[in-house]
Amino acid sequence: MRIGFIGTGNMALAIIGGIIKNGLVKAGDIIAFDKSEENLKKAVDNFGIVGTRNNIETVKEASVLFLAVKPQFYEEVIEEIKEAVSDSQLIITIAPGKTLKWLEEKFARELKIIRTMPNTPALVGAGITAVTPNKNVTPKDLDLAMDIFNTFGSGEVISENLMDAVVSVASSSPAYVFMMIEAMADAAVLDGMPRAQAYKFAASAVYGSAKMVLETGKHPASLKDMVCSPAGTTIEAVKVLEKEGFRSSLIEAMAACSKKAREL
Ligand SMILES: NC(=O)C1=CN([C@@H]2O[C@H](COP(=O)(O)OP(=O)(O)OC[C@H]3O[C@@H](n4cnc5c(N)ncnc54)[C@H](O)[C@@H]3O)[C@@H](O)[C@H]2O)C=CC1
Ligand SMILES: O=C(O)[C@@H]1CCC=N1
Repeated sequence: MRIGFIGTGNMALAIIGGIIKNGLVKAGDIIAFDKSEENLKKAVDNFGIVGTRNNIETVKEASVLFLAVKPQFYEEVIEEIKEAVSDSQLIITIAPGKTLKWLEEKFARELKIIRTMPNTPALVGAGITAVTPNKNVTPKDLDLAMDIFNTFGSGEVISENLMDAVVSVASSSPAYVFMMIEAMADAAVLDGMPRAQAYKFAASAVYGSAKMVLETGKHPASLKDMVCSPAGTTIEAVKVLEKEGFRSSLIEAMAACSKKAREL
């Protein structure tokens, strides 16, 4: 299996890093082209993958092809590669807003297309990828694709109409979580903690809390209640967070995010 990438920006690098770390394919079996020489060089130098001279060369040599450009460039890239792709190839898309119907219309051919939505924690093997195959993808193709997604976290097949929700809850959300970690660390620094130690404590608390949700199966509210001692410290913080609109800010932000995904 040779895995090709059109575009080696942030998301492609996170996926490539995850795949190589897991060892599913060797770095030499990952091929890519990026129209930015600098970005392609970064991918080749950092991961030892093979850079090609153009997108067509990548398409011709890959059995699985990731379209890893911004949604705004999808149309231009599809126009460029549509004659070169083959019907035995698996085409994997990672752009918000680009529906299977839109993709099939642009390729104007019967092809195997898998629409996905990954996230950057893929880089450390902790990604989650939402997956919707089109009708030409066989169960065997889907198994192969899931093996790839599972190398950098976990893959989950979902109904296509939930893709915009996935963008906001899993693909964009690392940004809000990083902002929260940064703010938590700032507060610890305010209380006198050295900066590096503050990031370690804040990130570890977020990591451990996420693990508790995933592993205990308990309702998040019940886990929150376990932390709030009567007349204790936590409930003082919860009172302020409620007053400042912590939860409604998140809900409003995520609604704006999925609205934007629908518009792309
Ligand atoms: N960054 C993230 O956290 C996530 C990104 N995505 C999606 O992944 C895709 C890529 O996003 P990023 O990696 O963040 O963007 P990016 O801007 O970091 O990377 C895109 C790369 O595509 C290259 N490119 C543009 N036109 C090209 C062409 N015609 N041929 C070859 N290369 C070309 C650019 O030079 C750039 O290196 C987007 O569709 C984005 O919505 C999805 C989930 C998460
Ligand atoms: O911000 C973006 O548009 C991309 C899609 C999901 C995460 N990053």
